[in-house]
Amino acid sequence: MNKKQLFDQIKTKKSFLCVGLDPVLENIPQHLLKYENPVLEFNKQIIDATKDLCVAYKPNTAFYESMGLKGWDTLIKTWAHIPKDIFTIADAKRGDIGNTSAMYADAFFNESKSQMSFDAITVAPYMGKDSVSPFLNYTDKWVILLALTSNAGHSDFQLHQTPDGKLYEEVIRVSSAWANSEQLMYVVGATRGDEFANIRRLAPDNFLLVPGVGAQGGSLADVCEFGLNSECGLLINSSRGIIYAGKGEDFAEKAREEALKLQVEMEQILTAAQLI
Ligand SMILES: O=C(O)c1cc(=O)[nH]c(=O)n1[C@@H]1O[C@H](COP(=O)(O)O)[C@@H](O)[C@H]1O
Repeated sequence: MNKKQLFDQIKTKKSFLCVGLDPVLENIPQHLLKYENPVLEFNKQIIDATKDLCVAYKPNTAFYESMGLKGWDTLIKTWAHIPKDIFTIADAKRGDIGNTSAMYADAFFNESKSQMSFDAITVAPYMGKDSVSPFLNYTDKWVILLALTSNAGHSDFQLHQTPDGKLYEEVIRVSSAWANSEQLMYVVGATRGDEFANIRRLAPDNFLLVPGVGAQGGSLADVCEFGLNSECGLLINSSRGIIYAGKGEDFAEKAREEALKLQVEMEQILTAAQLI
């Protein structure tokens, strides 16, 4: 999916919500345990209940890798269940020497090899350009580079002052020469609402993937105040806040209610910004 198609989806659905699919078997409602694959059934029902309210799904691969062979199978089948007009993000946070990154890129982008073809993958920038290029070589796919993350530990390295500014600012400045805003997005945590004006100065046209609303306490309004651009430019992720909104047989309805609350708020924001 290209940038225009993504913005078209945002306008059609009046939403820039990304639902995070981070299932944990222990948190799955009891009544699903009778299924052969309860996690897959959980994901399918969450997707079916929210697909008209969101423009993206983001399975974090850790939640699948931790289940071994069955987890990988669940990830493949979850990806296959997501409607094709919805943007898919493999949240894998990969990045390694070039020939290894090329294998990671195949793992998430090359359906004929891996049975999955996500639209985007999250990538760690630490190893530099040659570790990111193999993902960018899939020219119809997106790299979402970690810039300023939502966790407390972001201050350990990302805020370090370099002669040219903070380290995360360097990440954005340098990487923006590797690909344009048609192929490169950045992760910026919702918990850093105060940094969005600065980030938009460095990356005016790039989409930002913003996790950290919901369970981590970030504010949608704060992010949008400085984060919105003329093509919306934001994908706001919520995982636990949506998928675990209910614990009973009505868990999918409860998930829908939470997604709807965010969608309604997003519609108001898009309307006020005259983007729809
Ligand atoms: O890349 C990410 O998606 C990510 C980056 C970041 O800075 N913070 C962050 O929470 N995430 C991911 O976003 C999701 C947030 O989940 P919730 O806190 O449950 O909404 C998890 O899958 C995290 O791994």
